[in-house]
Amino acid sequence: MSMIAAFYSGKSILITGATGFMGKVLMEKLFRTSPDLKVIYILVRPKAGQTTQQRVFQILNSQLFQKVKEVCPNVHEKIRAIYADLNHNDFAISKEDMQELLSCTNIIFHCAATVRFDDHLRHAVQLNVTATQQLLLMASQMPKLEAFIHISTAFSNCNLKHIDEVIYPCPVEPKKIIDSMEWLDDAIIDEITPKLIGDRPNTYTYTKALGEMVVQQESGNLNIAIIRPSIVGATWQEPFPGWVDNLNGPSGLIIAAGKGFLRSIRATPMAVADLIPVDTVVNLTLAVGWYTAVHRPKSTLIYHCTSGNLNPCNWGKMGFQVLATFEKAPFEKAFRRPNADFTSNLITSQYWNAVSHRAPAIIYDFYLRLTGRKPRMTKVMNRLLRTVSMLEYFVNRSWEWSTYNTEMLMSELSPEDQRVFNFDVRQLNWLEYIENYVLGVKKYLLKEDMAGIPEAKQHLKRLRNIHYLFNTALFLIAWRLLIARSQMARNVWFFIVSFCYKFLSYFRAPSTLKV
Ligand SMILES: CCCCCCCCCCCCCCCC(=O)SCCNC(=O)CCNC(=O)[C@H](O)C(C)(C)COP(=O)(O)OP(=O)(O)OC[C@H]1O[C@@H](n2cnc3c(N)ncnc32)[C@H](O)[C@@H]1OP(=O)(O)O
Ligand SMILES: NC(=O)C1=CN([C@@H]2O[C@H](COP(=O)(O)OP(=O)(O)OC[C@H]3O[C@@H](n4cnc5c(N)ncnc54)[C@H](OP(=O)(O)O)[C@@H]3O)[C@@H](O)[C@H]2O)C=CC1
Repeated sequence: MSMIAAFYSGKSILITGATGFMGKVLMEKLFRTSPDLKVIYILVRPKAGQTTQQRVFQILNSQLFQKVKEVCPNVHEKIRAIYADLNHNDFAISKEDMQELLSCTNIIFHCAATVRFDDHLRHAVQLNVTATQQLLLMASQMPKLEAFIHISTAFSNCNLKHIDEVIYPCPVEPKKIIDSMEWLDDAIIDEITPKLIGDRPNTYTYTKALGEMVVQQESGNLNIAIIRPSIVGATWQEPFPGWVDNLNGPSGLIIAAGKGFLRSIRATPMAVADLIPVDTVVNLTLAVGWYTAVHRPKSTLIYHCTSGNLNPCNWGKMGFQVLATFEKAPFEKAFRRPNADFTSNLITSQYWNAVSHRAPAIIYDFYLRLTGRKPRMTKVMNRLLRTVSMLEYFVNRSWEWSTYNTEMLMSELSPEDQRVFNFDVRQLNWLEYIENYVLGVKKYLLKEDMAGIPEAKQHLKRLRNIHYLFNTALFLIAWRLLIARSQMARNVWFFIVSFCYKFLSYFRAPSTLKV
């Protein structure tokens, strides 16, 4: 019997960010392995015209939750969606709901965050710092609380090269930042943002670092742990391989490459691609929840959930396998044939941006205009290149994260728990994982049917022929123009033609003799 699964039985668990990528997988695993848990409270806001109940209904009826319904048929009754918006200082939770949360919660998993790299500092602070502070305040009023697990990111200290499982202080205290956000106007915040984030690349990593400081400072008597995952990718094994449902991290770029929009990226092929499957992160998170509540470590432990130091894969290998999977299972209706080149040189990358991205977009828009349609490709391409430029920071560097606490925890688990809550990335076969990831993007994100693969392959063949035709035409036009203008080009051309003629005559002569 799994000790971890048994621990969660009968428990009331509060999850923030349950509608997000990681939150859904966390809920799924909890219900599947501990169907006897008492209740999962989730803080949800209405979104995109859906009420909180509709959002929960949609999640529970998704493919991800199919297995859960078999082991926990009354899952609908065990999930309690609480209306909440973390943008409000009191989360806008009703008094009754708040009372219930305060008196019943046993474990908190705090996953909610804004993960946008370009978020305005005010909003990023509100979500990633102030909301964490508020939640800690709530936690301190929960008499039954056994553990508070905070999800941070391995990149919260990406300004360092070697990162230990400790909290590194930021120069300005989080409390001062929170206070200043209340009275500074947007223009001034914009001005001071680069100074505040310093050598971090964006407001996301900066505010996640501030969030960790808040956790440390406000922990009081709580049992707290922090988990720092690196780049979270599709599921490795559970509940099935390749599940993914948003465009963050590599997923969006896999689509852009598979559809032929993204043909080159400024990335260092030898840099470590520190991906970590979402189910691995969730398994570690649940194990940490159990360990923190049962063993009550004296200080706040930080767990790195990374792959680079135990089972490294680099961007070159990842790119190669992504392309190999496109060969087997191409995406439908591609704009161009997939071909993602990695170059670490800025000038080469700008050249390829002009030739492989902007020029085809302009030509396509010209074609749209000619056929009476609205041009749109240049806009799409500009957006994509902006996204790529924001991710470039992470694909041109390598980091070393120490994993002592994570390895210590692994050794504390029973063999059964090591199996059920496996977070040992040494067992991960990268080529298989990346292939499943790409197939998962095709199935679960693009909703493409595998039966459409032959047609997609045909489409790529047509694109290849168009490409050859286009290049030949371009070459002939350029050559014709050159010959018309330059005596030297004409001489070269006559030399090549006469050489070919002599070459062919030489072979014709002996064959004629034989006859
Ligand atoms: C050969 C293959 C090589 C693979 C090579 C992989 C390298 C991959 C390195 C990752 C490295 C992360 C390392 C940090 C890991 C954490 O710790 S944090 C979690 C990760 N967080 C993220 O990835 C967030 C990144 N995204 C953003 O910040 C924002 O979406 C952006 C990039 C600033 C774009 O903002 P925006 O222009 O306002 O656009 P937004 O409204 O978000 O979306 C606009 C359109 O772009 C699309 N889009 C959004 N995100 C993406 C994306 N990532 N890609 C493509 N399209 C996207 C949307 O679907 C949307 O399309 P439409 O609905 O309009 O058709
Ligand atoms: N994805 C990654 O690569 C990595 C993620 N992480 C961390 O993991 C955690 C989960 O990330 P992930 O699941 O990928 O992110 P998602 O963007 O998929 O999910 C974010 C969650 O936070 C919720 N949220 C955001 N704003 C509010 C709000 N104002 N009120 C209520 N809820 C809100 C979202 O709700 P809604 O659905 O309503 O928007 C959603 O449930 C985050 O803490 C992130 O920093 C760490 C490393 C890498």
